[in-house]
Amino acid sequence: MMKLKSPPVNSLSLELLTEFAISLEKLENNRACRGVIITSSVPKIFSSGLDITEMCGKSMEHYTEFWRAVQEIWLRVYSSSMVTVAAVNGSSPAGGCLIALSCDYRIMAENPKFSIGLNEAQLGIVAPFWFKDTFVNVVGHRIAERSLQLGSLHSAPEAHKLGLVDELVPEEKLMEKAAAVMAQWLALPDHARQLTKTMMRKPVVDRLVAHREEDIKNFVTFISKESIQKSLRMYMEMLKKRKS
Ligand SMILES: CC/C=C\C/C=C\CCC/C=C/CC(=O)SCCNC(=O)CCNC(=O)[C@H](O)C(C)(C)COP(=O)(O)OP(=O)(O)OC[C@H]1O[C@@H](n2cnc3c(N)ncnc32)[C@H](O)[C@@H]1OP(=O)(O)O
Repeated sequence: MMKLKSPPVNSLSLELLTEFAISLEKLENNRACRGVIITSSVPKIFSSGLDITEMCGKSMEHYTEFWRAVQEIWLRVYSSSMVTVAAVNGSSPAGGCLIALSCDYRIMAENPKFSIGLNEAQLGIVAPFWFKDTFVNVVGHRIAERSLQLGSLHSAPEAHKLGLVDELVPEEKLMEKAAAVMAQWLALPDHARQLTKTMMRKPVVDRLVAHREEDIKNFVTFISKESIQKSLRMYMEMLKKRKS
């Protein structure tokens, strides 16, 4: 099991992304480990997505390093040879949702206060093509398009209805259910499951691998624009105001 632990809200900072990638690599290289459940140890939050402070007021070099780390974590989770189950035990906007979408199966706590989705448009930013492709592969083109254009965050019941999560279970049963799903997936021979997974996911993975440097350049150019920086600053202020 891998538990995201970066209070208060599991924002995906460069440090957390780097630790996450190293832990995944260790598991991937351990032949005895055939599956991983990804969850959070922060109450009510799976992950608040990318750490917005990493994308605000920093240097081009920093944005480059940060975006490479974001790409890396997606590549590792999405193309993992292990069975990956997301036990979504709290809200999961944007980058948090991407991690869940990149797993093989998603189980969410059935709490209507928890929400999940790719809400980038609400921040005035655009989800890159590989976020979009991952989303389309889970929910289909029409639902993904509407949800992305509106930057929707869906309540747990709504997310289940849309197919964004596979199952809802009472909060106290989440880990038990995740373990049962893992056992079901691990009952199959690894090689057949792994080859099938690669067949389904390879085109999307290959697309980013082929355009990785271009994608970093696009990100750095986009995020450095003063209009985008202003949107992000306003969004952070809104988060702080909402609190007080
Ligand atoms: C042409 C295009 C080309 C290229 C484009 C390329 C790329 C652009 C796309 C980049 C992709 C970005 C994906 C992302 O992940 S962006 C992040 C989106 N995340 C969010 O919108 C979530 C925001 N947070 C919340 O909604 C709430 O915090 C949450 C529901 C998670 C928890 O609520 P709660 O009430 O429990 O806590 P808060 O009081 O709101 O938060 C506590 C403190 O944490 C700070 N915070 C929250 N989220 C983040 C974050 N994502 N990053 C950094 N900091 C965050 C919040 O401000 C509070 O701080 P303090 O006030 O305590 O200082």
